[in-house]
Amino acid sequence: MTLALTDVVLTYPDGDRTLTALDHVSLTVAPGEFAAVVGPSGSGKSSLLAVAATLITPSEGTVSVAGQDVSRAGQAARTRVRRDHIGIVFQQANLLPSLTALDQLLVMAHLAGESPRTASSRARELLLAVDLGGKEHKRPHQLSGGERQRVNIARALMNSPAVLLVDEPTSALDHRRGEQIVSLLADLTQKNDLATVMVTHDLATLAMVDTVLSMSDGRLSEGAATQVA
Ligand SMILES: Nc1ncnc2c1ncn2[C@@H]1O[C@H](COP(=O)(O)OP(=O)(O)OP(=O)(O)O)[C@@H](O)[C@H]1O
Repeated sequence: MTLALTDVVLTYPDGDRTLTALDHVSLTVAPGEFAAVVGPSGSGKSSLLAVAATLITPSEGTVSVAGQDVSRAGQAARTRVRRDHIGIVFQQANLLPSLTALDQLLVMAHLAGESPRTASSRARELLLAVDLGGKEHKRPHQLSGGERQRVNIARALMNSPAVLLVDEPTSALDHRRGEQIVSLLADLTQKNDLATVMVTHDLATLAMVDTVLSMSDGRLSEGAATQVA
């Protein structure tokens, strides 16, 4: 399994009590599988993504990414696993205002110590894959919201990740552009054999995913929730 969370518990201090954000959560996502997580505000969806991204270490349970158990790994090892195997798409594109679409991707490769020539051809291929051919030299303010989100997705794929974690990719987009982005994610998941987890409030897009999971009070279950905030 490319991504496996087993019996994960995550608590946060809450005054003189503790708040259980993830309550014995287990999740497996196979290569080429597109899973969506829905659930009300505060139910633990972002916490789940943060644990899967190795950004937070859970209090209990194990997290395995691309066959490596990272739950008890130190900071350096977790950073390495994240850099080598995980792509993260945040809700807002967080692009650097002065850089072109191509350079947004090349920065990632530069940080990873990749040669500019290999990186440049890979970045161009990815921009084509997200349908931004011809827009490589546009800066964020010259792109639409949907196009910026496509750059964001292409950037997350620069390290050829095994796991793609996506937080509310459609929240800043209208319905049609939102559907196009989720359809693109489904396509990229298949073509690149990604294990993709997407947190979403957008129930209209669930027809495009393989697995729907619901979070409620820190618990995860299969199937769409009847009520999503
Ligand atoms: N750093 C933190 N410290 C303390 N409590 C936190 C922290 N982060 C989240 N929480 C709490 O953990 C619970 C789960 O939060 P989380 O952000 O994972 O929910 P969510 O489902 O992503 O919500 P939303 O849809 O509003 O983004 C909430 O009760 C929240 O208040």
